[in-house]
Amino acid sequence: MELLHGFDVKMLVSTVALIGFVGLLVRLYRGLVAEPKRLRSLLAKQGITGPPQALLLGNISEIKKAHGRGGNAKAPSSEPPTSHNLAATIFPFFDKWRKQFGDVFVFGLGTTQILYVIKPEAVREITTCTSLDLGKPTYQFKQRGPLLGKGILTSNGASWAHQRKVMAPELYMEKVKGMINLITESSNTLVNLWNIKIDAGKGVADIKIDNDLRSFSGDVISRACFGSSYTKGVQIFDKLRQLQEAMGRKVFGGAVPGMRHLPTKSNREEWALEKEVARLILQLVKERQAAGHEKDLLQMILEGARASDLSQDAADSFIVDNCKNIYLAGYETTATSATWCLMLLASNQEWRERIRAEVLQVCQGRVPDADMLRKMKQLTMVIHESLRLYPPVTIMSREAFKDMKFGDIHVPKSVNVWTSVATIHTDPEIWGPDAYDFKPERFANGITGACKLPYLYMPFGLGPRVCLGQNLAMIELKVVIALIVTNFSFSLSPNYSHRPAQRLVVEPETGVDLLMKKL
Ligand code: HEM
Repeated sequence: MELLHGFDVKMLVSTVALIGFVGLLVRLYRGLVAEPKRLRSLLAKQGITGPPQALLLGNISEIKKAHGRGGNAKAPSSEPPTSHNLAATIFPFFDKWRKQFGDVFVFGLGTTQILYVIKPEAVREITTCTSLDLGKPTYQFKQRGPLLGKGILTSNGASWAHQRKVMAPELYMEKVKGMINLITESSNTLVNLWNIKIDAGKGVADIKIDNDLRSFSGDVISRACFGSSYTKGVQIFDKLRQLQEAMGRKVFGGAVPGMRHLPTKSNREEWALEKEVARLILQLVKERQAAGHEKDLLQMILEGARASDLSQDAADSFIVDNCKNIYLAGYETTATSATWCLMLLASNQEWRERIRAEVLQVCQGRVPDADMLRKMKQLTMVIHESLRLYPPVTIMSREAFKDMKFGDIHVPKSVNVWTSVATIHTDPEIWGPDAYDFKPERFANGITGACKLPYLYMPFGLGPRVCLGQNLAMIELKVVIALIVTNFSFSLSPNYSHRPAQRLVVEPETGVDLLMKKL
């Protein structure tokens, strides 16, 4: 009886395992073969084709071949940084496929079918579409779960609308104007740091600026987000940066079904960091609740969580995920934008001098305020041009949650739509034959004067999901660049190697090195 019992249990376990295994095979077949085939045939009926869907990893191998290990550029670009075709450097496969299949084509990324769209009218319809049936791709949440959670960047529908409503008022221009002092303080910390480096170098220093600008941007976002608790914020963001780096090492890895659940070394590292970040944020919230009321972004998020009738666990996730999202949305983007802008200025003496003269004339030795920043027209033109040539967010992506139609394109449910901002920002048809050149003068009459179709300038996105922090970002960039050009003379160091690389945002792969002197 004992034996028979043991035999039954064994049989049962093997049967369950077999059923599970067959179920997994069926799911894999559906996700990787049957569903892509169905979607592709629907698209093919409209004349939309693309590179073939490989059986297992879609076109990841093609993408990796072009980008080297981890999705990064392999060799320094032979183009000068001030006349550069970014899209061709970071997305050579898109250029190749575009030539082969036209302005609308389909390709596979793991289990997801992606519709690449570069046709201006369709791009406009997609980016400005207000239907909640079009939203952020769900695979992004799966891929970047530990980093993003279900915060504003990845959520959709009513949950996204609630989060946006909660956070938007704290980032309106009127609120951001009140942050100029804290931004100036963070910029001065950076200026002091570089002064020390220059003194140590006896009057000239070769500085890799990337990490210093990250510290600046992290400092600003910590103060804006966490107010008086900002030193703790810095600690939290430090851990998040580690998490981001751990995840950045496997940009396309998350597209492989099931991989993120396996207890691999890198997954375990991610899980530990994710837990630690959540613990630190919730500890800070507890201290905040004990200490009383403050007016900052964290307070808005806390009130948003309280007002939404969530369970304790859901409210905790709401708080943790949105703090992480604000950090992710606002930290790296602003730091790399400042880095690229300084790289371009270091390569262009004329514009360096023009904006230095403008800042000196407008500020007259005073600390910049909102009115002065508004008057810095040339500086604004330089920042616009820098964001055109090196937009940190290079792909705008959406998912259709039901069958949808944009112009003459029918997008079947579950297909993702991608627009390459990097390609659109330098299309000679839109910007003219000098599209790849650094020419801030094109923005002399604003964005509408700079190109044929102004809605195609979208470093901050467009439509209902447009960047919430664009006012803050523009003010940060203006203040920090104004202070740098008026405190230092600088040029590109011979150590600089021009290697734009696609990570979470487009970064200079080996950093930007500047030769700096005090003025
Ligand atoms: C130069 C710096 C920045 C750039 C280039 C940038 C760019 C973008 C882009 C392209 C999007 C996505 C738009 C879309 O998918 O349609 C976005 C979304 C967002 N950004 Fe920024 N961003 C910057 C700085 C910031 C800062 C400083 C903050 C906040 C403190 C911020 C907060 C957000 C948020 C919350 C979203 C999500 C909006 C939503 O989904 O409703 N960003 N940003």
